[in-house]
Amino acid sequence: MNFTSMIHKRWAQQTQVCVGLDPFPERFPAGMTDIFEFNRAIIDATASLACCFKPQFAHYAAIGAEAALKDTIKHIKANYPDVPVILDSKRGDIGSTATMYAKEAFEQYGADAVTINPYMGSDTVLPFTEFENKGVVILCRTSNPSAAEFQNQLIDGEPLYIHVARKAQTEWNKNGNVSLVVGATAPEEMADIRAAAPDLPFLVPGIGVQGGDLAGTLRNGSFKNGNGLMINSSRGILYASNGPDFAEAAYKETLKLKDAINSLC
Ligand SMILES: O=c1ccn([C@@H]2O[C@H](COP(=O)(O)O)[C@@H](O)[C@H]2O)c(=O)[nH]1
Repeated sequence: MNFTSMIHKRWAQQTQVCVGLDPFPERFPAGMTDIFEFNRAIIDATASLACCFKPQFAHYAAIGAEAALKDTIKHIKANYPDVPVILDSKRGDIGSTATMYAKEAFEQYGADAVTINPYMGSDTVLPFTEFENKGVVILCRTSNPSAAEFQNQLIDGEPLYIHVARKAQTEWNKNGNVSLVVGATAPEEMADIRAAAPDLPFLVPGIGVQGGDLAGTLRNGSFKNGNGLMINSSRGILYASNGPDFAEAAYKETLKLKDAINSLC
């Protein structure tokens, strides 16, 4: 099944929560050092509540833990095959290298989708979208404090992120496999992006630690039927407790977010 169908199937299960898998070993419970062991406990505790999982590539690569990342994705595929995996690596490069990055995500790591940075232009995006069963999640309006510095600059009277949203909805979405990253810290911008890209799923980081606006996100980002979002929380779920009850605490935090989303949409 392709990524877009998988996400729609999870939405039909009343979940729009994306569980981020960003390991900080120094925040693991005392005595735990193994990244895969930590991730497995979190995944087993939260899979029933998750619309997708999102491991962030740098958190593994920075400490030479690529094998733990591969094992994590294999564990999800073997045990929770209905829950798609978005590899958050924000790749972007000239076409020939972009193809290698796409193969890295989809063939080496077995991800269902990958995040990419489109700001080098269309020829860096299309090598990813050619993988028609895979999802391509394109940075549009990010959640970080400096996001507006370039992304909100006006071109022909419209912010740069609107140009990205429009291309993503049309030219780049010939295979129906494109989604957008729109931060929960920018609910006003999100309304304009939804108008420019009415059919695209949004991956929404920025809830929790980054102080994003959940109600504004749901009001401005949802499809008319109340779906349309993959609302990410990483640290808020993973480190809800650093005691032996960390997995149970992650379950409770995920359920709390899922219920909060469902009560607002
Ligand atoms: O605009 C963006 C794009 C990606 N991210 C990533 O999402 C998570 C957020 O983690 P929290 O702990 O829930 O704040 C992290 O992996 C970022 O790299 C983002 O925050 N904003």
